Amino acid sequence: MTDDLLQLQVSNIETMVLTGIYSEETHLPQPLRVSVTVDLKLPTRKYAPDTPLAESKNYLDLKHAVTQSLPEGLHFTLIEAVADHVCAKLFAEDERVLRVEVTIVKLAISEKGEEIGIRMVRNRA
Ligand SMILES: Nc1nc2c(c(=O)[nH]1)N=C([C@H](O)[C@@H](O)CO)CN2
Repeated sequence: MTDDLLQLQVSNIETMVLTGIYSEETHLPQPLRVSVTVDLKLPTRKYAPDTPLAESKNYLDLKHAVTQSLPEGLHFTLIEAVADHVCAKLFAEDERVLRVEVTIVKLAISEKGEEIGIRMVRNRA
């Protein structure tokens, strides 16, 4: 039998990040579309109407891990490093975070409905 699980999700956060391999990408931030899913350890008791937020995790923490935790001015060669930074932030701030999934679409190179990017899944070590 699989364990019960709570997944928190924030999709399609658009944010500007200094990232890219090529020289023209090293000076100006570019738009990324980032989605984050966190698997959270569930408390043993069920959620009741008056259960406080402390019994879960604020889903806005996921958004802030993307929009507020990336050091301004730091250049990430690969978007994989952006994803790993988001994963590390979410694992560090809450012991209950068991798994983080980050999807990144690089908007500047996506055309005609393409979505070019990565999906990273990290489990707590
Ligand atoms: N797996 C990856 N492949 C590529 C990346 C990346 O970050 N991860 N980046 C680039 C370039 O920066 C490209 O997006 C510029 O057009 C190419 N491949």
